[in-house]
Amino acid sequence: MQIQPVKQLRGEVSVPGDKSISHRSIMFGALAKGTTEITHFLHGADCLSTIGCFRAMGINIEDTPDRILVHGKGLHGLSEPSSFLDVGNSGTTTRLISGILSSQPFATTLSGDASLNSRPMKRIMEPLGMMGADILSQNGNGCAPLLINSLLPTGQNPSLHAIHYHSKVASAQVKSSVLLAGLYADGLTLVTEPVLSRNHTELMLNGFGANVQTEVHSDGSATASILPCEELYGQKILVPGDISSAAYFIAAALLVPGSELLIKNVGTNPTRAGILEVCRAMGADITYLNENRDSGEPTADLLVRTSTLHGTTVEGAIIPTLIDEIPMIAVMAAFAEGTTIIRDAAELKVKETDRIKTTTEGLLAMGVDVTPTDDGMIIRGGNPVHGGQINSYLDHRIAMAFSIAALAAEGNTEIQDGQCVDVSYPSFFTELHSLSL
Ligand SMILES: O=C(O)C1=C[C@@H](OP(=O)(O)O)[C@@H](O)[C@H](O)C1
Ligand SMILES: C=C(OP(=O)(O)O)C(=O)O
Repeated sequence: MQIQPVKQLRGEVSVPGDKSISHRSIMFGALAKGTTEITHFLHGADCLSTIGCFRAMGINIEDTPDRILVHGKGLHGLSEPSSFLDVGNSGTTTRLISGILSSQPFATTLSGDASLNSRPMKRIMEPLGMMGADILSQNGNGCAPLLINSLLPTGQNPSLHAIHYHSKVASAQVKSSVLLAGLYADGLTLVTEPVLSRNHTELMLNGFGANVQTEVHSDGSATASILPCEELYGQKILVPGDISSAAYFIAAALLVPGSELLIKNVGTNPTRAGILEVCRAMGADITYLNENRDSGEPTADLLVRTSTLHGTTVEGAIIPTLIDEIPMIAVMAAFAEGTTIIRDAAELKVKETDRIKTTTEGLLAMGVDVTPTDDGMIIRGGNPVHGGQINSYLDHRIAMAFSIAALAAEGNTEIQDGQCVDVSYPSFFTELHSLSL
C-alpha cells in the first residue's frame, strides 16, 4: 500500500463500533435468554471470529448491515462444536471465550493464526486452572491451540470454584475471562488487578442482569467481583465508536497542517480515554461536543484542529487506558518538539506483534531518533520525518499508525500488508482517502 503526504484533512468521520464492546455483545447475547439487538457493531475480522465461534456452538446470529440479532440460548444453551473453534487473530475472543468454555459440559479446541498462537495464554490458564478448569496448551508452550475440557468424562458438567485472583498484569482480557467463569462458579469470584483496566465486561454484564461489583482501592489497584447467576437477559446495545480507531484520525488532524476533523460519536469511557489526556499534555486542540451516553458508555464528538505538539512522559496508571494507542502516540511524538518517554508498557510485547519492536523499527525506517527500552521507548521528536518502507508484520495497529505518519512525512511511504487493517477497521483507507485534500 503506497501512501503519499496530503495537504490537509477536512470533514467529518464516524468511526466503526468499539471492538471490545462488539465482542462482548455477541458473547453475552449468546449466553442470555431472549434476543440481543446490536447496532453499530464492528464488522472487523476479530469480531467476525467471535460470531463464528458462537455460531459453531449453535447460536443463531442474524447479521444484517444495520443490526445484529443474537438469539441467545441462556447460560447453559451452547452446544458442542463439530470442529475446533477458529479464533483468528483475536486475543479478546480467545481469552474471554476460554472463561465461558471452561464451564461447559463438552470439550473444545481453540486455535488461531500464527500471531495468535504465539501469544501468552498462561495468564488465563493459571486462574481458570485454580478454579478447577481443565485447560491445556496443546504444544505445552503456554500458547494456543488450547484444549478445554479434554479430560472431562462425556456429558459431565465441570464444577468451578470461586477464587480471589490477584493478577500481576492489568489486563481486561484476564479479568473478563475469570469473571465469565465466575458466572458458573460456586460462590463469589474476585479479581484484583494492579491498575484498573477497561471495564466494559463489568458494565455490560450488569446490564445483562449479572451481579458484578467493582472497587478501586487507594493504591490504585482495583477489584471486580461476580456472583454466580441464574440467567442473563437479552439487551439492546448501541455500540459507541471505537476510541482506538478514532485515535488515527485525531493524530492525522493534529499532525497534517491546516486540518480540522469532526470525529463523531466516540466512546470516552475513562478506562479507554488515556489518549485524549496524552494529546492534551502534548498541546493538542481538541474540543468535546455533544457529550452523551450509549448503552451506559459515555460518548462525545471530538473536534480536532492541527496543533503544535511537544513531548511528554506516558507512564503508570494511564498505560492500560491507552495500551492499543501507543504506536499512534509514538508517531505523534516523532512530530512533536522535544523528548517523549513511554514506560510501564511491557504489555506491548505480547500484542499481535511485539509493538515495542515493530513501532521503533517503523520510526527508524522514517528517520526518527528513537530508542526502544524494556518497557517502552524514548522518542526524540521534532526533526524531519521522511517516508519509508514500513513492515506492518500483519499488525493492524502498526499499519494504521504508520499510514498516518506517512500523511505528514516528506516523500512517499510503502506499508507492507496494509490490508491487515481489516482486523479492526475494514474501511480505514477509504475513510482516510475521503477526508484528504
Ligand atoms: O478486553 C479487551 O477487549 C481488550 C483488552 C486489551 O488487552 P489486554 O487485556 O491483554 O490488556 C486490549 O489490548 C485489547 O485490544 C482488547
Ligand atoms: C491487542 C489487540 O487485540 P486482541 O488482544 O483482541 O488481539 C488490539 O486490537 O490492539
